[in-house]
Amino acid sequence: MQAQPAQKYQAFPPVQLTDRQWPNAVISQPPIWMSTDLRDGNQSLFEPMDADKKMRMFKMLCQIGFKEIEVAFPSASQTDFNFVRTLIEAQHIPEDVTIEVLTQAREHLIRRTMEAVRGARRVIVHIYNATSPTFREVVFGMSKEQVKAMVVEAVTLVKQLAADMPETEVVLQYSPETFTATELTFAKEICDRVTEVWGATPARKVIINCPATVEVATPNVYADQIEWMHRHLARRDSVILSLHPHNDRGTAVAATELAMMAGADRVEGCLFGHGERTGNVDLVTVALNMYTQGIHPGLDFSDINAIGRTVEACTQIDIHPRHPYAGDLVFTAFSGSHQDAIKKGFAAQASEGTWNVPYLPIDPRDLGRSYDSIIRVNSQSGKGGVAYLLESQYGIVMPRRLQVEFSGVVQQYTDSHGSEMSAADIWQLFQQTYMEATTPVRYREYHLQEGGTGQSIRMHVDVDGMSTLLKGEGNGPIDAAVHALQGLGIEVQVRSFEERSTGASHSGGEALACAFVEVVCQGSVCYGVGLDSNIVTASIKAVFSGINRCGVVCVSPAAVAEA
Ligand SMILES: CC(=O)SCCNC(=O)CCNC(=O)[C@H](O)C(C)(C)COP(=O)(O)OP(=O)(O)OC[C@H]1O[C@@H](n2cnc3c(N)ncnc32)[C@H](O)[C@@H]1OP(=O)(O)O
Ligand SMILES: CC(C)C(=O)C(=O)O
Ligand SMILES: [Mg+2]
Repeated sequence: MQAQPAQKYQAFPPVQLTDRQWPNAVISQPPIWMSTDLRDGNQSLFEPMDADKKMRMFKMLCQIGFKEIEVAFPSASQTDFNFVRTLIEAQHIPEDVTIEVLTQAREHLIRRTMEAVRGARRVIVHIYNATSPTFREVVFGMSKEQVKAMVVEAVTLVKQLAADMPETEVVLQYSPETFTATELTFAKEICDRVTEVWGATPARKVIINCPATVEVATPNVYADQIEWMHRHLARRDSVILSLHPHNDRGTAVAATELAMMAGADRVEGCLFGHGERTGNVDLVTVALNMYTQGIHPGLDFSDINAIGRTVEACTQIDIHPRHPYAGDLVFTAFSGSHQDAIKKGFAAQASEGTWNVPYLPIDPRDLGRSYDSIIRVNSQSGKGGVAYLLESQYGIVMPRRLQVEFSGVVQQYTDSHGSEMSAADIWQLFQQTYMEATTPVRYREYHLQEGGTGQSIRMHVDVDGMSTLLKGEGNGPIDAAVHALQGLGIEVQVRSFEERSTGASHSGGEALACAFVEVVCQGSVCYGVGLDSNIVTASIKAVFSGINRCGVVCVSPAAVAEA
């Protein structure tokens, strides 16, 4: 990099628009959307789409709800020309969809383009020429007047050829390519000439498309440029003012949103930001940003995964896992505090209420995505995420202090293994830790009897592999079991006890009782967990789990006689 970049690069000058209005505007309705996936998106691929892929993409764009679709640059290749002919001749174009075709402002290319669209019900013929000083001087070697004349000739030719095909409604679109680098007064002058020559009226509007062919400044500058055009264009009521932002600075979405606030009526772009270099503006993001503000964009992304897979298949470019709304990881939280907030947010979210779940700007289900992958556990995770997965997948609703205890176990595991843990892995670790805590004292079976003021229990247990019978009495089964354990010299204090049903989610059907017992035993405090179809059995299992986890030492197992 240069030590003094100012010697090589110039800052983009601000637009003189001191009374700009757009900063106070609010986007309150969707623009006219135009997908250029089959043109700008296609011309930038390693391998342009073949006919089958183009058709697949076209059908999907129609399904999403695009009413204007740039389908080809018909004079560029036979594939593109044939594709337009197939769409028209095989009647693939829905009644409410208008196809668009692009051509340079050159006579033979325009003629070929018009030949391609013959017979269509309605078509947008899009002509362009670059208008900025660099292009005028370096690429075309033309004066402003010559560049203007080039467009006037092209518009006149399209008008003439359109008159020869009265069965087709031809809508004119003109793009001063490199608009953002063009003097605004010249851009206006040339666009005004286009609308004049075409004879634009409110009933026969011309689309004036102002591309950020290369994004050269901050998004507010694009908004200023669009507001300037919006306020200065002649015959504004006969113009549809359109945007075509590219993403060279990574701010195409912001530029589009600000320019919509500045008076634009229409937005051109590609799904997931495909297109030349860094891409065109990502229409999915712009539309869904709008949706999260409570405005339906008029485009349907309710199966975003299917749309993503189709785009990947057609373009042969993968969607980045962190791509807004569509990436595989964008509804996933690994980190503990995020997981905790999401878990609490889900619990507080009313099913019909305003969406208000932390870290999730949109309900993934609105895009056909499930909650399954929202919380994923690795070494950055905390108790909230672990608890969420056990609850949502296995119906285990852990008491808070157990969450803390078990998340330490998970943390140790992820730290030593270094990898992510799935819900199934966590469940396995939970079972190993609590349900399989069976040494030194393994519970076998018990018999309870009502008696006197409480209950008496007889428990068959294995102590270090030796079968033993323990007896005890208490004011309930747990109390009786605790007293019975004194026969092994084990003093247990039950600090807390909770029992919950796993609900139908456990093992996909049967609801089980899950008991959580926090025990103090021989100087340790641990949770024990018991799972059983019988609620008493679950709680007794939990007591055994707790004492074993405390690392209990049995003082006199042999002293207890077999019954
Ligand atoms: C910003 C954009 O995305 S614009 C769209 C760009 N897309 C494409 O270019 C894809 C399809 N293009 C093509 O297949 C070809 O470029 C064609 C068929 C259109 C033209 O092919 P060629 O005639 O071989 O020209 P080439 O590809 O070299 O383009 C450069 C020529 O076009 C001229 N040109 C470029 N843009 C325009 C324009 N809008 N109007 C008139 N002439 C133009 C250049 O001045 C240059 O002319 P020169 O050869 O006399 O110096
Ligand atoms: C043809 C024009 C609209 C274009 O693609 C651009 O300027 O980026
Ligand atoms: Mg472009």
